[in-house]
Amino acid sequence: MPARDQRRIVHPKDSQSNKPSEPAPSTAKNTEDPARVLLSLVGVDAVSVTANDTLLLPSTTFQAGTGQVVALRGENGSGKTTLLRAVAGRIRPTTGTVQVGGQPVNERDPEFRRRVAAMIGLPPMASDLTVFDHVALVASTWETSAGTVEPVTRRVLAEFGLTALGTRFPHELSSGQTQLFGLALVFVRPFDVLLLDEPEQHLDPGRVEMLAQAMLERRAAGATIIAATHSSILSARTADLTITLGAQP
Ligand SMILES: Nc1ncnc2c1ncn2[C@@H]1O[C@H](COP(=O)(O)OP(=O)(O)OP(=O)(O)O)[C@@H](O)[C@H]1O
Repeated sequence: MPARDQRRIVHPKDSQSNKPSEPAPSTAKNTEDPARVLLSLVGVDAVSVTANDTLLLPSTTFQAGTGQVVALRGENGSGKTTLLRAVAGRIRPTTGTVQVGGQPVNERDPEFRRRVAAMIGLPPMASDLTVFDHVALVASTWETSAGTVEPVTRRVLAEFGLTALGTRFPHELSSGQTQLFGLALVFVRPFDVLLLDEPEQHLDPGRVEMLAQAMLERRAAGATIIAATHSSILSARTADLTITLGAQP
């Protein structure tokens, strides 16, 4: 059976029922574990990106398995966002291939979009919709029953400490609150693969821990999470595998 058939979409409701697990020790390689390889969901093989004769992303190879968090580390400009965009299907690699569930990435494919959620920068926001309205709108897109939209929305707002801010408009939030709002917009939907670009931006230590808990809960429910981060704390707290871009071999 193909790996993608063994998976189920990770949903906020599922993850709430799983107690957060302790992070597994970081490892430089995960390709030596046959079980991991069998369940590998994201495959990045010799992917590089060049634009106008400039190398944006050096050749990078890794596999990410089910229920695994990969931390992308590296200095500014090393290519972390570019790699996330390639996995999300928003940029075509110059060399190499990216596969999700054994299939090439294709953001035009509804099945791919159902499986892969991404927060790469903040999404567009409507100035006349409240925080609650926005999160409920995303939830209503993915929920199969209208009756679950409100409870799922409330649960995710609570998860990111936004309950009291539900009636605010986006322009009435601080930068850290805006970041939490953006996180709620992606965590409220189901996914197999979650791509996060510096999700710790603007967050205080308590909110970074809140984010780590949310990531660990989705990981416990089977999600594959790839997060570009400059936070050693978030990386140590969540990552099973660390890929450092630009590092000498
Ligand atoms: N649209 C673009 N055109 C040309 N070069 C770009 C473009 N976007 C990014 N770059 C370059 O690609 C390289 C990688 O950028 P990227 O944003 O992937 O790095 P990063 O590791 O995410 O950096 P940071 O930690 O600062 O967010 C950088 O040198 C950057 O200047």
